[in-house]
Amino acid sequence: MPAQTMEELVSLCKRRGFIFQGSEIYGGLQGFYDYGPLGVELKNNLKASWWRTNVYERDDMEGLDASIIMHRLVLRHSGHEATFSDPMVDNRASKKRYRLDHLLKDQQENVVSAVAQAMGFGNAENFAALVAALVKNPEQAEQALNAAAVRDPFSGEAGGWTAPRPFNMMFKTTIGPVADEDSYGYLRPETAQGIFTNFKNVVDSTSRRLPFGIAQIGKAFRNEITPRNFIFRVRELEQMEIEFFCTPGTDEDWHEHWLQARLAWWEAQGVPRSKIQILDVPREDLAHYSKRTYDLMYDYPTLGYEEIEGIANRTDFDLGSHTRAQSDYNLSATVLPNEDSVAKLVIPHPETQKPVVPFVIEPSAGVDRAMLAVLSEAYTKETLENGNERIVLKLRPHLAPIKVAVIPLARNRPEIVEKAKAVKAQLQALGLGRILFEDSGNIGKAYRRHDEVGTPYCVTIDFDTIGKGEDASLTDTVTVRDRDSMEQQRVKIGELSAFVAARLKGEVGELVSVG
Ligand SMILES: Nc1ncnc2c1ncn2[C@@H]1O[C@H](COP(=O)(O)OP(=O)(O)OP(=O)(O)O)[C@@H](O)[C@H]1O
Repeated sequence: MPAQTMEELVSLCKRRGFIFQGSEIYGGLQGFYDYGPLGVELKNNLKASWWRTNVYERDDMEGLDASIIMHRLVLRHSGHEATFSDPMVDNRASKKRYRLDHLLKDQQENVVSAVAQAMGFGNAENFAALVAALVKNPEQAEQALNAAAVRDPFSGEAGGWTAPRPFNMMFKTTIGPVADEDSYGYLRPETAQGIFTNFKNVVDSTSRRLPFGIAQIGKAFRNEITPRNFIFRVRELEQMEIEFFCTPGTDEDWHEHWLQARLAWWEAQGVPRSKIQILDVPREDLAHYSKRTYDLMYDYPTLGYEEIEGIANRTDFDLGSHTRAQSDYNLSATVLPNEDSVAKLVIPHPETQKPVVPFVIEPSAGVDRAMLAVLSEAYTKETLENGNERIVLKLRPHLAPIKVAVIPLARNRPEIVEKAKAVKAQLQALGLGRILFEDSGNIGKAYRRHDEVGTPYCVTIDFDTIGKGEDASLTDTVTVRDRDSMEQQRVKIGELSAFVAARLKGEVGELVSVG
């Protein structure tokens, strides 16, 4: 069974070195997290799996790694300067600041209904429209929030609300030694913009024709008003994004294609289809660039269904916004005039060969939210036959931070230690990920630790291995313990690499089943 609460995951992540609070020794920095020794391995494995599936295993994709700090004109023409904001409201008494929609979601139903009625809505069924109305009419909204006795989640007191106002979530930074009006840039709020601004570079350097996509994994920054729920909502996040460029008119089919492709990928990471709901985002909730968006909603422990990935049809909005000579291309999206760009972001139409601004389908997944889902699905609490409880992380082998732990049974026996080191080196040479030489002592404790961090196999080198046991036929064999079944089996060292490789690659064995 997967994790039941977020606390279980937070506690495991800290205890075993997956995730730590950022800047912890100075009191921590809200919305920032550091990935520890095991977290970085799991994260790298997850990103590698995404890259493998979306770049290497397809014939219509290229990769990119664009810079994080971007020219302010990029974020101006993308629409982010004007619209990348969340509604914010302050409480005068507690001096706390909230994202308006989060604040309302934390209220009793009758309080939200009272707000809705004060704003002229019959009920609060259309939540997004209600939030939009509150932002649009700040004075009326202030009265409504106070009259409906909306409570401050921090103090528990009703009232004290200011009028809501939009808060732009982009981080600004100065560039170069002179901090004047013009020398600032933005930390990108999504990796996507680096793909759009490099569209021409990629087309020119690869000779790609439609349809094709560009994939990118990287950090993005959002000054979230209320970062919360561990790594679910952070201010420094990582995204795995694809911008898939296609001929106008084929966009809806490609949208469906990517929806199915992405669901299959999640399943292969151990996040079953049954735990994901597809939200066809209502029109009034769509981002400024989107014609249609499917949000994949995963059933997180404690939180319930929340977005893990968005798959948006961004039409020709982005390339159309960033291109020079906009009026030449019969754009379908409404874009602001662009006198700044020096590039025509067009490609020959596959049939007419005339230059066209392609449509874009964007599957955009958060690495941090993916980590949380994968950890949650793998987390398993079992009661053993002897009544003891064990926690085991049933990660798919390709995601496991440590693939095999090689354990010398006696730390003070040089022959055993040497043999264990040789076996470690032999397995490491397979190139399948981290193989750990584990000589921390007690074998029972080592098994328990490796169960908890999801190590698929523990290999033990003992007296029999070095020919000093009771059974001479066991010389040059080791014990291999399977994480999920806890069964142990003797394997010849000469056959160990093939044995382990077949299982880690999922060709043999049970470890691919999860939860
Ligand atoms: N603050 C954040 N912390 C962690 N991951 C995030 C955050 N914001 C976005 N993501 C991830 O990036 C993906 C694509 O970003 P997108 O702009 O679609 O998110 P969003 O709709 O703003 O998310 P939300 O509605 O939860 O704020 C999301 O599906 C999510 O996985």
